[in-house]
Amino acid sequence: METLNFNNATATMAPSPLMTMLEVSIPGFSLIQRFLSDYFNIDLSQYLGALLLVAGFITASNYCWERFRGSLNQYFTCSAEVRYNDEIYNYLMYWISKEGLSKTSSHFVAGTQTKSSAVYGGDETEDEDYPDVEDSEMTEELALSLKNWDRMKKIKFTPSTGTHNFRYKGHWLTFTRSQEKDQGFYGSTKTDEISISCYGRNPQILKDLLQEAQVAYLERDGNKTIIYRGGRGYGGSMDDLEWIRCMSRPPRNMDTVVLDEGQKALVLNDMKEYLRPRTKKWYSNRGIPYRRGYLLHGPPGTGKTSLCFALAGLLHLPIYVAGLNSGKVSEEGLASLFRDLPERCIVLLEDIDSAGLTMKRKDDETPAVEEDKTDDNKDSNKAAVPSGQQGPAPAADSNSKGVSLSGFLNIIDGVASSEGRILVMTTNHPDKLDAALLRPGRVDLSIQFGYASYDVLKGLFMAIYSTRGPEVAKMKASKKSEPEMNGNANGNANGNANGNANGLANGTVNESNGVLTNEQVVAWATKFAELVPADVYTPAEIQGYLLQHKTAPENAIDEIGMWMDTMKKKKATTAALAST
Ligand SMILES: Nc1ncnc2c1ncn2[C@@H]1O[C@H](COP(=O)(O)OP(=O)(O)OP(=O)(O)O)[C@@H](O)[C@H]1O
Repeated sequence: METLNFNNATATMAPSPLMTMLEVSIPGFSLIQRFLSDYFNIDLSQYLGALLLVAGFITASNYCWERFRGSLNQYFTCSAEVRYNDEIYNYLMYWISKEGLSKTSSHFVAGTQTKSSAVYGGDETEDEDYPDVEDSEMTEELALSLKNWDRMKKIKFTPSTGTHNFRYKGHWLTFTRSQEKDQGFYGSTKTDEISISCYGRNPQILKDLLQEAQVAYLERDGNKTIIYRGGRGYGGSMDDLEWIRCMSRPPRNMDTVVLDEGQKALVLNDMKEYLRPRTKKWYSNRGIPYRRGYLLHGPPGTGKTSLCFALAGLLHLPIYVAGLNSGKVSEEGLASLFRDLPERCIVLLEDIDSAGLTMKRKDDETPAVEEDKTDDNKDSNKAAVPSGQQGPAPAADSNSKGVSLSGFLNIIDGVASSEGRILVMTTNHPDKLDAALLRPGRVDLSIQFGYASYDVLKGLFMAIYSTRGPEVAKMKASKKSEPEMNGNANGNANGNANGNANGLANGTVNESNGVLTNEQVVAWATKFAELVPADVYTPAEIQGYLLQHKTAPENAIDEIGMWMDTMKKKKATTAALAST
């Protein structure tokens, strides 16, 4: 009797259409089939029906489960989505990393920043983590360890892409992180999307969590001055700019900005009055737009930016810096920045004269402001006026970079412009600005900054040495090689009289190897101010000189003559170079 060789038979038999289909759709199916048949004598084709049934059952169950889960999520859970380009993203990620949700999850993202770095790049490190080396000598080892410290940022852990469950105030919450593709101006980019959800129909627990995250984040800032800069968002264009938090700084003490006291009080009181809650109502009752503008003008290094920072610190206002000078900012971009301003803030526009706003408006009949012909400003002027066009760029042509004067005026006080903000513009050349920009309503108060007067010279000396009394003492004490004080009799007498432990506490230096009191500082500040001619040097120049002698105020007095000679020569050389 002839026996049929099954293997040969299957090898020669034509495959069924179903088998062919399986071969095509499952890569390696024929290999698996051959393997099972050769080694286990299992003919897969006999089980195809059962296999298909199982596969169908699994697919159907998956589908039903997904539908069920979808309905469950829709009807029995609440969720909050957080967009990557919103500051709440930072709040939540900061809270999540702090609360240690990542400790319990086995999949996490490790990074030095909790935020989306492409959006909120360059934020500050946390000061409290810095080693306590304040009083150490700057040795080579310390320099090396500080370098390593600066580079070794604290690693933060946040949950990776996927779903993570955690408990919050007795509720089970789910944290979901996903990567979405975003079609931006410069091609597609991946963006981070996060959401939190809870079981039940009441979303209150999610709101509580988000609020707690916000408070935790803001508490981290304390009374620091937060600085934002205008920039292109994630994949955004120059026509769609957004505010990007770039740093937070300890507030600058108002006393450290040495200015005419009357001027300082004028601007401070004006801002305080403007920010009073009832002022807003007062403006609105009279139909006056609730905005205030300041122009700080004067030579470079006279304290314009410093005053702005000190005011922001004192009044607890964030600073929004929009750089107009690059010539790349379009009117649309600037308008989108101004639309996004919070109600109480300072908008700082530095060196407004070199921002391409020096052109006269086409239909403006005010005397033409002399066009800026300096090399520095040629480019920015070009940016503001497209070639072949005499007036400012029409607002509609947002592709031409730069901001025209009329466009700028519309942005700062047009009908659609935001209210509540304080606009501070600084310039070294107020004479180059168009009168339209300076009219009341746009600039309500002008503060002039000048070269250091007698009082300012004295104030700068005091600012450097009085408040730093204890610091000078510490530094001197640790520097035995420091030359002896050549203080006068008054200084010694005062110093010796204050020679007790309280001396250090109340800001007076008390040392056995050198004596310096507040009275001494005043006496020396007076001497210093008498030696230096008034209205010749900028406060920045004086500060730079005093910093060369920060541990030896007496040397600052002794060597001032030499410094002035050097400055004279330097200025003469610069002037000669400029004239050639
Ligand atoms: N009036 C001042 N009181 C105290 N410090 C000052 C004063 N003016 C300048 N300085 C010091 O000089 C440096 C430069 O000051 P600042 O940036 O405020 O000058 P500016 O007028 O804004 O200059 P620019 O016009 O170049 O922007 C800072 O370190 C600041 O501390």
